[in-house]
Amino acid sequence: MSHSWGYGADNGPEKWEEGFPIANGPRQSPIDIVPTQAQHDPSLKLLKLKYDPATAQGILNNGHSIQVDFADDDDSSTMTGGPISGTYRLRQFHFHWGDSDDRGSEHTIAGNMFPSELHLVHWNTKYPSFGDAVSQPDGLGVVGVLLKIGSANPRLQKIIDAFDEIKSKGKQTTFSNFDPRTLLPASLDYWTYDGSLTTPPLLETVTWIVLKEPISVSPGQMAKFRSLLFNAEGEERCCMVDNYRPPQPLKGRKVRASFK
Ligand SMILES: O=C1NC(=O)[C@@H](c2ccccc2)S1
Ligand SMILES: [Zn+2]
Repeated sequence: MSHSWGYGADNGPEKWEEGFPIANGPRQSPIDIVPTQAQHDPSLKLLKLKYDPATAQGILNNGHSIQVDFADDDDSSTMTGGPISGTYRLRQFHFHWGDSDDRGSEHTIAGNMFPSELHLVHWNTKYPSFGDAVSQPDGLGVVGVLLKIGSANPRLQKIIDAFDEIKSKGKQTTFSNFDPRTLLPASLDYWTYDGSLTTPPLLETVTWIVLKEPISVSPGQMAKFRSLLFNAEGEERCCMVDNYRPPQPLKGRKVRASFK
């Protein structure tokens, strides 16, 4: 693909295989999670997320989503337990969302799409850096949290309030003293399976941990996400919406549940 990837008709998920043939690989993400087909695995550990708010650095519009970046030069913000072994460091979190409330999540639950999905991206500290880990089969651990339409979520508001400063591609601003744990639902029950990045380069290096319990977001808050732009300042205006990859074939993989 000569031009860069995106989510439009000419450069979207249906075209990514042209530049990234692994798009048709054996462990692609996202997937449709069918709860009745997920097997409870009693050997799965509790998910342990320990985040230091001081590691929050900034919030960026990267032209595909908005992401909050974290300092990952020590073990201040980590994921342990769950289906992974060892310690994974939080690198960033970001969202995927739709142009309307009936779509936008990447994972679906028994065929049901949610209006948005939060991804907390962690990398395995057995490797020297995120850049090294991203190409290793056990390199990344991403926690996926579904967002469902309901009452306004005050935990999202600090992120949403930053959107005016990062409306277009390449814009960033400081974002400090934020604990992503405040975004998570009460229960850390999860489904887990071996998958991939959901954007190019689509590397098959992600242990996925999708939480069973969604968090709420209001229609007004979703409208703020939809006011962000894919384009840089001065380029043709293109609303940042539908920045999600649809579910991919399971290809024989098993999805395990941490709960009965
Ligand atoms: O869960 C994922 N969501 C994304 O946008 C993909 C990604 C790609 C590169 C870095 C971080 C995340 S992988
Ligand atoms: Zn993502």
